[in-house]
Amino acid sequence: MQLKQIVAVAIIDSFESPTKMLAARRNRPVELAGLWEFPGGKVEPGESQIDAVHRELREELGVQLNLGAEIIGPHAQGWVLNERAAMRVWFATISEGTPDTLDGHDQLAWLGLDDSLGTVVPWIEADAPIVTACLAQAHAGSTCSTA
Ligand SMILES: Nc1nc2c([nH]c(=O)n2[C@H]2C[C@H](O)[C@@H](COP(=O)(O)OP(=O)(O)OP(=O)(O)O)O2)c(=O)[nH]1
Repeated sequence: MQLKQIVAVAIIDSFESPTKMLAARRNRPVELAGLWEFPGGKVEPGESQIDAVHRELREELGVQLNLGAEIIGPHAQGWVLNERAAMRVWFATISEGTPDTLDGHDQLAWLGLDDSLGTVVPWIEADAPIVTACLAQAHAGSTCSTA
């Protein structure tokens, strides 16, 4: 069955030598409020996944992105979040704008790309394997798209 496609980004400070990543704290719905995530959202009907990720980040944080390598998940649709949705995640850097909590979040934080990444804030539970993969890929120096 086709899962709802979510697209999101791991925004880092640099593709060449990343040291931190921008996480966002959700302000809704009530069951996810207060938990941290990769900013992004749902792909709209007729929209490409790449267009969707740029739109979501413009709407949510007011930034434009350079997209880098994908953090490839185990499923054809990326990382399965629950029985209804799966998420694809790309590394990105900010090309324009200063991130702000415009819509969907009440706090942003640049987190160190070190072993504390998964525990320094309470992530949405489904994000745990993505955070681990993100850290490993950043340390392997594979954040920049070769495509
Ligand atoms: N953006 C994002 N969503 C995540 C993550 N982890 C996770 O389980 N989710 C879930 C939460 C939501 O059920 C769904 C994403 O929906 P959303 O509410 O962010 O999408 P949206 O911005 O298009 O929402 P809306 O306009 O309908 O309010 O995926 C994550 O790291 N980032």
